[in-house]
Amino acid sequence: MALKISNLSGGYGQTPVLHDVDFSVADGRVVGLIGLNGAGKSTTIKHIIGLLQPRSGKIELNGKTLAQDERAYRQAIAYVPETPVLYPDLTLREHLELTMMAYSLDKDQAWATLQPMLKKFRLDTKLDWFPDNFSKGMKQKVMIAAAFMTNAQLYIIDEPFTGLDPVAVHDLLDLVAAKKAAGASVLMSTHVLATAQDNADSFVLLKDGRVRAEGTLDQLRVTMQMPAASLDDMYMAITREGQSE
Ligand SMILES: Nc1ncnc2c1ncn2[C@@H]1O[C@H](COP(=O)(O)OP(=O)(O)OP(=O)(O)O)[C@@H](O)[C@H]1O
Repeated sequence: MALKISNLSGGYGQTPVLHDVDFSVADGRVVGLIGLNGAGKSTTIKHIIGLLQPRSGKIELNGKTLAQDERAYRQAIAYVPETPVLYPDLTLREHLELTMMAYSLDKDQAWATLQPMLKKFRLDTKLDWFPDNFSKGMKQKVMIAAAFMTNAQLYIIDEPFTGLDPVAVHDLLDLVAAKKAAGASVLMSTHVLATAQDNADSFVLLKDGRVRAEGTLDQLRVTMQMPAASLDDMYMAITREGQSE
């Protein structure tokens, strides 16, 4: 089991946002983290990558918490944030080399892994450019290339599909499929439900900081008592729960 979240409650300062969140992402599985704006997806991710501390509950990667082995925990996760984080004074090459150092990668091997990705993303001729000046989609591609050149065991992608052109979405999904085939696990938070339905093995539906439903599409259909429903149908049904007519 790559990632296991047990009874996680947490949030910011004194404000609890997540309540008893419980789910896991097994090796070789792609899990979609789904929920309305403010449901707690990014907060869950911030807890997993160690930016926030659990108020209670536990997050384990390969059976170990961040506190038990911080370096191994951090190197086992590659994260693509919703908003690209780039240093204004570093070139693309320097950004990539920084990631290589952070993940203790062999430089030659890492550059060999990167070449086809950079070519696909049309970044191969821009190594000496400053990505802080790139367009939003190009910045996202830099973050994706940096994450996917690592040998992480868990890839976390926060809202990957909104700023990318359709070709780049395809390329990203190919990268996800390749990592999955190699046995890594992927957690992606997204509002693009049709793409999630087609590309994730299972789903965690968050509502108001709690897991409202979890499982494969078929399992969700049983839980929700909505045979043949799409992910979109079930999402809308969950959204309407508790609302007055
Ligand atoms: N830095 C912060 N300090 C305090 N509260 C925050 C902070 N960031 C988010 N929140 C609150 O936590 C709750 C969950 O927000 P979160 O960003 O996790 O939602 P989300 O599901 O990722 O939403 P979106 O789809 O809009 O990205 C919201 O009520 C939000 O206002």
